[in-house]
Order: sequence, then C-alpha cells, then structure tokens
Amino acid sequence: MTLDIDAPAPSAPACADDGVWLACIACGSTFAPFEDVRYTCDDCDGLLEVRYENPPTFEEFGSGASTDGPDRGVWRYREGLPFESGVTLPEGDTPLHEVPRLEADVGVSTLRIKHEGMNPTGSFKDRGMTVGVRVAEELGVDALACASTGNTSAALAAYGGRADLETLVLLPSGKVAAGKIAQASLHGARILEVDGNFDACLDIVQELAARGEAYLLNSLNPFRLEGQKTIGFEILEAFHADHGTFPDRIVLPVGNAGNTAALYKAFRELVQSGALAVEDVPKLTGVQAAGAAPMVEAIENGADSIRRWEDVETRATAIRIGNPVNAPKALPGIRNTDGTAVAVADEEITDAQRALANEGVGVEPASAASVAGLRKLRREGVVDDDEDVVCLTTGHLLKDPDAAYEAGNDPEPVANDVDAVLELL
Ligand SMILES: Cc1ncc(COP(=O)(O)O)c(C=O)c1O
Ligand SMILES: N[C@@H](CCOP(=O)(O)O)C(=O)O
Repeated sequence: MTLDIDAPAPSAPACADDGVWLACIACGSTFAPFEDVRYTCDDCDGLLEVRYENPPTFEEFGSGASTDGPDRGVWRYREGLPFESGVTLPEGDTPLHEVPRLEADVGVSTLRIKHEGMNPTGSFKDRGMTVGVRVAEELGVDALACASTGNTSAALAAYGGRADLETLVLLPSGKVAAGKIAQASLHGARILEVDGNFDACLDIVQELAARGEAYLLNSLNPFRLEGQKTIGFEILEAFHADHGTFPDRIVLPVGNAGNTAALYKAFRELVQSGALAVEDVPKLTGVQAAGAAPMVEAIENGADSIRRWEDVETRATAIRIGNPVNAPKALPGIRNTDGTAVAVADEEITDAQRALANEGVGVEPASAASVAGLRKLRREGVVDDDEDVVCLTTGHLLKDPDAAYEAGNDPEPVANDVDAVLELL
C-alpha cells in the first residue's frame, strides 16, 4: 500500500460500488463503501481512504448541470465525490483573498488567503459534514457524534439538524471558544463537557461509536475528508484562473491533521487523472502551536509516526490537539510534496491575526497560525522570496470573540455629546 504522490489510479476491487470503495492505507484491504459502518480497517485497524476508479480532471468537475444538487461549492466537484449531492447549506466556494500589504510584509512573490471561515457555520468543517452526513443517511444511522475543540461540533450540530438526526458532542471543558458552543447549542446538539482534553474526548467518542451508540463524524471518518479535499480543488482552480500556474506552496494550520491529509488526497487524485503534473504539486506546509506540536516533532525527527502529547496548551484552542489521528496520512503528504512543518508561539499567532484583520480578513486564532508559520519560515529562509503561496485560514473571527477582544483595540467610553467625541479624535 502506498500514499506516494505518483501512485497510479488503482483498479476497482470486486467490493466497489459504482467505482468507489474503501481501502486501508496500511495493509491495502478493501471494503464496500456503504454496506457497513466502518471507520478503520477490520484487518489491521489502519486508517481508511475512499478510492475512485476514475478520479476526474478539472474539466470533468461540474460538467453538466446537476439534477439534484447545487452547481456551486463542494457539490460542483460531485464527479470526484462518492455521491451526486448531500445535505447542504450550501458550503464551499470560499474567497481567495489578495492581501497586498501582508504579501509585501512577508516578502513572497504572491500571497493569497483561502478563507474557509466564510463557510455556513464559519469553518472548513462544513465541507466535511455535507458529505459525512450524506453517508450517515445512506447507512441509515439515526444519531451522530463527535469530539471537538469547537468547530466540528458546530458543523455537526448544524448539518445533523438539517438532516433531522440526533447529535451528541463531547467538548474539553473550559477549552472551547464561546461562538462555537453557542452554535452547537442552538443547532440542537446534546453537549457533554469532559474533564479532559480533545484527545480524551475523541477516545471516548471512538468507544461510543465502536459500541454502536452513534455514527462518528470526526475526520477519522474517511468520508469527512472527501468533502474537505475540495478545498484543494478550489485553490488550484482559482489560483490557476488568475495566474496561469499553480501555487508553489499551501500553508495550513494542523490539529487533527485531517485537512493536510485531505489536500494531499486532492493532489494525488489530480495527478492520477492527469490534471496535475507531479512537479506542479504545491508543497504542503503544516503549522502547529508550539504548545501542541506533535506533527512538527515527527517531521523534524524524520519519524514515521507521532508521539502523543498528553499536555497540550495554546490560545488557539481549535488546534489544542496532542494526538492527531490523521498523522499516518498527513506525514506522507508533507514529506512527499517536499513540504515542511513549523511550530509558532501564541504571540506570533495573535500578531498574524491582527495583520489579517487589518486587511479585512477576520479569522480565529488557529487560522492565523498559517500566516504566523509562513512569516517564521520566511525569516528562517525556508520559504523563498520568489514563491507563490496560499495560506489557509480555517475559521471565522467571530468563532472566538474573547480572543478577538484581546487582540483588538479597546472600546473607549465617551459622553453622549459631539464635542466630547471630537475631543477624543
Ligand atoms: C479553526 C481550525 N483550524 C485548524 C484546525 C486543524 O485542522 P485539522 O484538524 O484538519 O488539522 C481545526 C480543527 O482541528 C480548526 O477548527
Ligand atoms: N478542530 C477540530 C478538532 C477535531 O477535528 P476533526 O477534523 O477530527 O473533527 C474541531 O473543530 O473540533
């Protein structure tokens, strides 16, 4: 089994359903995609990946009008997804912002910001949930569950609500930003606050799922990553439309490492379809907070697996994760694209959050880690000044209003009088 960037498109096994099947990335076992609830390999417990007999080219995406789904966003890529349509709000089609002042400050040839905070619930998780909840319907489950640092729970609650399914979310007590809890709560999720970190919550949810209590919709679920890979398709298409080339590098925050795995999968499928040359694949560059950086540690040590960090801490609570479950997919993604990984201090994250906000792009702290990491890699000379770079910002500013207040200007009290106002100006 291989996750090499130039591995040829596989032939469909007998268990495939309409050219789609599940394959274990560790031992190669294959499974029918929608017959049973399954998150990992029955034979070796390895991570599963959705495979396609014929991954599409750019031209094949969105070719022909959709009969039962939207022609924009995630479902425009239906030719490269396991279904034609899903439970949609709709999601995807997010902006690729120009940030001229930040670009000059960082000192790269081109800098664009792919702002995933502009999805319906304010984060990239919506792309995963539109597909994941569709699969839940296909499997006939009636309850959904996740562990979350906040955004996954908001998306699960909204998409589960849309599909009229019960939702249960386990959150690390006291470590989830206010906006995210408010979303999960109002969208109707049952919220349990666990006296432990995100990784402990995920251990419990995996056990609940194994006991058949609910369908797990964290990124361990391979279908979640199918939706998230459309971020990669959108970036490459939009950047190419503007520049006639693909970006040299994509920089992204890393928590459970689902997005890193999903972007790498998007690139491999495009290479398999012949839409993308191997030499044009962007370098995947992961950024973690210094207080929660097991992926960075593994990349720096040349390790094939991560060491679970039991004690994690960062102001960027969305990426306060010590045991990224997608590491076996994401580590090859970073290495095989010639990328790298870097850890940044919380102060660097806040500075980057301010710099983005000054150009009108409002993001939550974890999102700003991508820009903080790029700045650090430029300072260290790892990123060259002639590179075309896209930074992924993963969640909206309003997700974490407390962090925004702390990073922003303080409101000034003033009397109800124009002269008093003028005096302050
Ligand atoms: C806002 C935000 N950014 C980044 C991440 C990290 O993404 P991933 O878990 O896919 O590495 C998360 C969640 O983990 C998140 O909520
Ligand atoms: N930041 C995430 C952590 C869980 O990640 P997932 O992609 O595995 O669901 C969150 O928002 O909860």
